[in-house]
Amino acid sequence: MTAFDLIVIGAGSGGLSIGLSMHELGFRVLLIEKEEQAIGGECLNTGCVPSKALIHVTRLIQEARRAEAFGMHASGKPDFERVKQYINERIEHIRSHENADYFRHQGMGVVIGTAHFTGPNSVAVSGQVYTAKRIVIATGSQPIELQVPGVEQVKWYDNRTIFSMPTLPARLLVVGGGPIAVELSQAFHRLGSQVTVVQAGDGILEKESPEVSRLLLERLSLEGIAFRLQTKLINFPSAHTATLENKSGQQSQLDFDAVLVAIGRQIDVTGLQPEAAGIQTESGRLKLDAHLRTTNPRVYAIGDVTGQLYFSHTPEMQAPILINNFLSPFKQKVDYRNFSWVTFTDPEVATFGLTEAQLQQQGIRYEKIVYAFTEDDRAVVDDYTYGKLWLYLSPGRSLLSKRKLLGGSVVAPQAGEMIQDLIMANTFDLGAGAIRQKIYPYPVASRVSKMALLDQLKREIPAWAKAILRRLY
Ligand SMILES: Cc1cc2nc3c(=O)[nH]c(=O)nc-3n(C[C@H](O)[C@H](O)[C@H](O)COP(=O)(O)OP(=O)(O)OC[C@H]3O[C@@H](n4cnc5c(N)ncnc54)[C@H](O)[C@@H]3O)c2cc1C
Ligand SMILES: NC(=O)c1ccc[n+]([C@@H]2O[C@H](COP(=O)([O-])OP(=O)(O)OC[C@H]3O[C@@H](n4cnc5c(N)ncnc54)[C@H](O)[C@@H]3O)[C@@H](O)[C@H]2O)c1
Repeated sequence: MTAFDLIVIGAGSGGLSIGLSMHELGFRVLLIEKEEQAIGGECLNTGCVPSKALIHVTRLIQEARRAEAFGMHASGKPDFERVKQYINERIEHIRSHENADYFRHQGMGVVIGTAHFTGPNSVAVSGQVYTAKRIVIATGSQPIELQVPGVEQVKWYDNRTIFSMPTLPARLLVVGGGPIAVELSQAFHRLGSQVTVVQAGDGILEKESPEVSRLLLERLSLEGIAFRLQTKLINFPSAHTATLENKSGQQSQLDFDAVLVAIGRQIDVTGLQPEAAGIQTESGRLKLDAHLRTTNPRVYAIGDVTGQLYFSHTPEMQAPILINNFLSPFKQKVDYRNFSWVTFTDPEVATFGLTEAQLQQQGIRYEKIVYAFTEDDRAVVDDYTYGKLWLYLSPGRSLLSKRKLLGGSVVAPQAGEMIQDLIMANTFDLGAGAIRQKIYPYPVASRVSKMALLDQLKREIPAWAKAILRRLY
């Protein structure tokens, strides 16, 4: 069969989200993926899954070290081969239901090979042309390569190669300060590498509010990871030395055994020959409208290739919008206002809704609550009283009314789980009252959101209201 209802190019998180959903709705879907082993894309093979499996192992290692304070003594060093084996087993476990045969069994078309456009509704793979009523581009993004003099003599890794690194480096130089850099820096530090992070920006995790990223920086520094902020890597004078330059132009040398490059992502769709389908591009990126449609009305995009938010769950919100736009005359636009993400360091950093910078840029009035976990019972017993919650509320007379939760962040060991109620309230406009009135079993960690709101409420009750209450009583 060569004619389909939908062709999806790329079988990563984006391609699978839209491809599987359309297949389940009864449409004839063809999934095209470059290589059989690449099904599942970056997330399964070289991104979320291996990094989170590594983080799981290194958390266990760290917990074992912390247990020494209570008389337990863990001996030996982490076995890097066993760690990599664990990572691969986890990938293979998920691959058992994310592979070509599995999808073919479900009734989907799967073709392995590199696709390119041949016409407005056709693509070719290895000389065979396939047509469809609509085509979705889900070809992802690639790591930006470090281009400095001397890099050719250096053994450097990025997320595509780091999880199969042959030996654990004694000294790891990490270039970049985004989520990949911080998650992997901590993991390698916990495995036993001496890690130095060289970050061009003012702080780490630049998408976060500065206070949020500062708290994480403080925790990671306390653990022993070295940070060089506002610092550029100028060149590699030898295979094991880097020249760094700080903001004031001072240069220094840093010795290392291996380099991890995590300086962001790039998109280049020129290999798809989009011009053959009348799809316009700008600097290798697709020109998309707010409906995720290219300049060819039959061709759409999803996932990293849209250049929006590089997360595995981004397509989970984009896919239903595409399906609506395929089927309904009432077209939906993408709207990332209620988006959320988690950086899986220890402590985790979880953020939802609009950041403080976005609120200010968009001229949205807000009230800020900062709640330190100093007296939170769960934080006390589990020893994370350094944790913090930031909340941005729409201004209003009282928390009893439906004041909106516009956004916020949590830094704590289980921040990603703790923030789920806040995401729900933000997504469905439930208002702060929903969190304040919910009964949280004592002492779940997420109870802290309610405590922060109650604390704010206490501060907001005016003296005159208290006087009236006393009289009524
Ligand atoms: C180290 C790391 C950790 C991460 N951790 C997280 C996390 O914890 N949580 C999270 O939400 N996100 C995480 N991400 C981001 C997440 O992995 C990506 O946002 C997501 O995988 C993007 O999915 P995608 O389908 O858009 O692209 P990809 O996964 O890159 O898939 C694109 C697919 O298209 C194929 N392809 C490309 N061109 C063609 C062609 N011409 N023909 C056929 N096939 C083609 C590719 O082979 C690839 O398989 C992480 C990323 C990295 C690098
Ligand atoms: N937990 C998660 O959800 C998770 C984890 C990992 C990655 N991701 C996704 O993957 C994307 C890519 O991550 P990333 O960390 O590569 O990129 P990023 O774009 O988020 O961060 C790159 C950082 O590198 C710095 N940088 C750029 N060039 C530099 C240079 N030459 N020298 C020093 N520093 C330099 C930038 O200032 C920036 O802070 C993220 O945006 C994120 O969406 C998500």
